[in-house]
Amino acid sequence: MGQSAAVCDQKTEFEIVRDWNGFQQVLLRVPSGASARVCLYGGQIISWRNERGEELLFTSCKANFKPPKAMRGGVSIYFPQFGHYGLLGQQGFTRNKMWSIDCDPPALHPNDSNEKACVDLLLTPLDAELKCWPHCFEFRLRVTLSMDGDLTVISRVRNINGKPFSFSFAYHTYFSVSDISEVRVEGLETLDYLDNLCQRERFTEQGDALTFESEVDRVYLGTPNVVAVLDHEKKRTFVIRKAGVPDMVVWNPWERKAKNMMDLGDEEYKQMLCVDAAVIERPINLKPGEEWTGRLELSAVPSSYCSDHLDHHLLGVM
Ligand SMILES: O=P(O)(O)OC[C@H]1O[C@@H](O)[C@H](O)[C@@H](O)[C@@H]1O
Repeated sequence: MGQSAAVCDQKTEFEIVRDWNGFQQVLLRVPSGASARVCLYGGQIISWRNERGEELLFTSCKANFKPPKAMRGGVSIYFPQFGHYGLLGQQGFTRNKMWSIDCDPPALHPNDSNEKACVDLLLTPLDAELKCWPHCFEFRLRVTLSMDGDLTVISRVRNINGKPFSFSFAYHTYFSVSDISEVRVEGLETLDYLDNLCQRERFTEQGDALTFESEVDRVYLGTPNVVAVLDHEKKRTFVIRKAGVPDMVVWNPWERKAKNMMDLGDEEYKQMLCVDAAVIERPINLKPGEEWTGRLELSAVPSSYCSDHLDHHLLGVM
């Protein structure tokens, strides 16, 4: 797959490719060999590979690329609603929409260096969206792959409406793991969470790091800006750094639910863990003309590296 079609202007470095199903994708590549693919359908990140070509995001072998379904895997954007926490359909509507590429994007930071591959996608509501959510917005999604292979996703939502609106949001992120029973999440200890499996009842996390032996679907509240997903078997740690997205969803459907999901293989729950940086407990309120920014930065590092540096990362603030 992957017929190269175009390269955009000097500010960005990406190719536009098409997959077998006809959707346009943007391929980001850096000289080290790391790469990422972003699909214009849903603004979804469908692949993130390190310099050795290893896939870091999970994609189900039964993933469905046909609208109106979102593809099971990668990183999807949930906006303006998370789950059933609102009046819209599950997870809002942005993951089912066609985004466009901005070929002349503004600099977000004055020190934005050229040493990375980057693309800006844009979404503005059509009449159909305005009927179910009557608020005019511009959503700018910037996906950046740095020279060392780190993936940064910055969402900017601007109110271009005459009235205020509020929304919730999530970066629904499927990490690829060797075996869920070998995985540990660090950084969420002692925090309060809402348990989606118990009518969103509020609990406090006890004990050490999170490990997994059954279905989990929790919204951790007021989480630190750095959280780590350690995969012992792979000797790999995902470091999640974030800003503007205080909550964190941890989800694995486990065996019984996986068997009932058409787009997930019966055993595939073992190879995935969703850890979503999100805004759920306190939705964002935007007045006319205001803009909100939510940032997610993902790194995959050898676990040996982490033993020395992780504590520092976990204490760090972006
Ligand atoms: O099947 P979907 O809509 O992609 O959602 C998958 C899961 O996403 C998680 O973020 C939610 O907490 C779960 O409740 C949900 O089942």
